[in-house]
Amino acid sequence: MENSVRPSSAIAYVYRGTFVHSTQQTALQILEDALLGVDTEGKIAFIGEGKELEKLSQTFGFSTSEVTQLEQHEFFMPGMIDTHIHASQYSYAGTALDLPLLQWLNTYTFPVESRFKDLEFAHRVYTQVVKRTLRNGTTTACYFATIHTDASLLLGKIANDFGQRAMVGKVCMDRNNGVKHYKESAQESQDETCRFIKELLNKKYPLVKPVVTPRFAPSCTGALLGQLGAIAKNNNLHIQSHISENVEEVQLVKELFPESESYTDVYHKYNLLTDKTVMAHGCHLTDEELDLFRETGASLSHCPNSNFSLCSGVLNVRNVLKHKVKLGLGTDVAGGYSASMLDAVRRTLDASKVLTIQDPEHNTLTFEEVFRLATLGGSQALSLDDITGNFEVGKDFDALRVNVAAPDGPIDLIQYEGPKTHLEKFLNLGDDRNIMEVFVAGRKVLPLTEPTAE
Ligand SMILES: O=c1[nH]c(=O)c2nc[nH]c2[nH]1
Ligand SMILES: [Zn+2]
Repeated sequence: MENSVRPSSAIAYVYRGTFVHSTQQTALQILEDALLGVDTEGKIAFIGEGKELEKLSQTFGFSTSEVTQLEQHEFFMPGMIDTHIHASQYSYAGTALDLPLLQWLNTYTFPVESRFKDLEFAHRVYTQVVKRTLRNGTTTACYFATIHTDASLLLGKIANDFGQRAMVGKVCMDRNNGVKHYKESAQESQDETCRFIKELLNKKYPLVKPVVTPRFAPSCTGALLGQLGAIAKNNNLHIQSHISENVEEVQLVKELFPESESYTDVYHKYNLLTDKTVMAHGCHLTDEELDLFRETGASLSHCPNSNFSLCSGVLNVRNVLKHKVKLGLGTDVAGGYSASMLDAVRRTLDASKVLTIQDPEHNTLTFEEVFRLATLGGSQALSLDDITGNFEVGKDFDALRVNVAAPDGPIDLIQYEGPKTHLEKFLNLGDDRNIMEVFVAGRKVLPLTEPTAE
């Protein structure tokens, strides 16, 4: 195999068995009887064929007796990447799904988010969401917190303590007519964003990074959007927000920003569309707006559970891909009721089938394509694809050890089916009982280890 060897630090461990992942060229590459070595820095040192064992053990200086062999019903896949999740909404996940977006925000979301000035409450919710997502195979999460800086810093600490790769955003909003006490002044929002970034970076958590987070255009004045664009640019930071989720919201943005040509143009004007920007939803974007996404390198997070639950719209993923816009999947808890990326995979397939029902000419997404969106696509959407997303040599080992036939699991496997079918069954029928181990940057983070008290 070309490009399969990296001069590296000492080998920490080696696995032998089936590995499945995506590449730019292939949505699903299956490597049977493969050998993958992880070095002491948590990076993939080599990936080769089982028959190369002797040669690889000599080149990399490990003993063949230390190799861990996977069972026949097991495989490794890349960790899943949740490109959009509100950690602060986890407490009411699975409820409050009876209103459209703007009414839903005022009725359920803002009252709950305003409780996060209470750090004890924040600690409880954030601990649960990090544990739950890790158990379900989310190795990287791009989180919205709330407007509260200290609670947002706490979310960063908890992700770090449990070993999850995370981007964390302190939410910014200086406009809120629905729940008037849940907002900041533009100056406060700017100052607190700078404090959040500085304090989070000072912690030097290796896998946790700050992300500039204007909630969405209707919650922010132009003045604040401009300041946030400048902060992101001056500090070379990621940006996340929402765009074109439902029709009423698109209309509101037209009224609030009459000088802009489109919703996308609002963000573009304030320097918030960069190659490190991820925007959730985009159900109602025009082709011209998608062109602007491609030109700026900004990406979309497709959150189908949320789009169905709040009756927002159905994103045409095929059209987004045709426009060569980067796209990952998101759970969007709690507009989306499930924190599991396996649910995001299933709802993505459902959304694509809805489009096919409406138009038989629509080219339905395949499960292999959706697998890629949940892994490599997510890493591209977050501009982390030089670090994670697949099993390329030199990337961090972010991986799930899956057993499709886990005892007491949800899948009844009547006979050995082969790795492609095993993956398909896991994606459609599996759950956390099938995820035996989770690795982030080479470190085993599942089974969970509770952080020791300071
Ligand atoms: O799904 C969503 N959840 C939110 O919290 C939100 N805020 C603005 N737009 C939003 N959409
Ligand atoms: Zn959201």
